Amino acid sequence: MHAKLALADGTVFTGRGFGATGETLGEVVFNTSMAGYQEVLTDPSYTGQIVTMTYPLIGNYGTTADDEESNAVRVAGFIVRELTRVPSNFRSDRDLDSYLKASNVVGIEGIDTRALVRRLRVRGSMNGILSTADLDDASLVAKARAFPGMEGRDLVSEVVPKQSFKWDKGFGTLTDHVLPHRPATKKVVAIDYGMKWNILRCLTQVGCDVTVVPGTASADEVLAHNPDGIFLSNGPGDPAAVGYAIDTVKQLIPKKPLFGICLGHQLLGLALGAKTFKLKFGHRGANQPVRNELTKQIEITTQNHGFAVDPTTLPKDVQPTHINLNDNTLEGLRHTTLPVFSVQYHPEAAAGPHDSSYLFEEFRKLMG
Ligand SMILES: NC(=O)CC[C@H](N)C(=O)O
Repeated sequence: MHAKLALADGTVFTGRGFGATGETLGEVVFNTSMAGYQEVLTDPSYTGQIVTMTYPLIGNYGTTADDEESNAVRVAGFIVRELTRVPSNFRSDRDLDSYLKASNVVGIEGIDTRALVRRLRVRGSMNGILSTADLDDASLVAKARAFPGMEGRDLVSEVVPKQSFKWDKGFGTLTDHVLPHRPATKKVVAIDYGMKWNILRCLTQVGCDVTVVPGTASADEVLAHNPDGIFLSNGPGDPAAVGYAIDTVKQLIPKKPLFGICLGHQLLGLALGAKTFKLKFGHRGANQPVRNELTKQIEITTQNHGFAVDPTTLPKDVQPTHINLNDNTLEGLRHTTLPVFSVQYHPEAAAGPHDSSYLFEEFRKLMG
């Protein structure tokens, strides 16, 4: 079955459809991970985005319920150079094609993903449309141009859980060595803006008794749980568009130890008075080098973000702690007098290296 990908700049790629049929719009972004496609597909931070993998062969180890990072496939569409139709892996319970069909997500294979990624790198992330229905180039390009894009859109409210819940699962046998397994002695409220589940596994593993609350919760609702610390999760869209969350974080900052990841880091930055901006093509992959400015050690990190906190706008009592070595953008901050810190990258990996898992232990220590 023919499928087409059209970009807002007028470029059209023709390939073969897989997964669901139909038409889907989104911001087209690329991910440089060699593995971890199922974690990418189910990461709620990709809401509203069509993701292309730079690695040329995708699907070879299938999919498994154990590798879900949320309860649904979240990407708007999926692009690969070559799809493996017959996976080989003892953990796999479904091939990628059937997995995307069951999730009603459109995929395209057989296009020149190198040409696509070079275009996105030169011109920046662009809106696009992926279709197996309408195959008329001019009509597709017009639809891509009419799509509103990411800036100014609150996508968090589309992915927050409907109600609070308890989480109590740590690591499985495959990852148990990554962090020490400690008894649950610290009460943590995790504010869910579209959280990856491996963050919850990491918090639980290091001894947090975790209650998850929706990202729309008020400061009073969070504090009513009387937590020892508060975690701010990752999530989709433009951080500056989520005013209600920034207000809540502002109220929480003076009250409790806080740890933020990705969108949580951006919301913390905004609540502290800094500004965010959109990166040209973002950081998405499992090989992003970051320098810890406190220890001068280099961490290879997993990342997925299109926005960043502008370090020149940080107030005096906020210190940059981590820097991305590819483009020198800010990857972490901490308050100099309050127990508050955050990172732009993903210390929970899923998938990716475990260099930064120490941050979960630091959060536990910060809670006393
Ligand atoms: N993974 C995330 O939390 C992403 C944060 C934000 N949506 C961005 O793209 O920058």
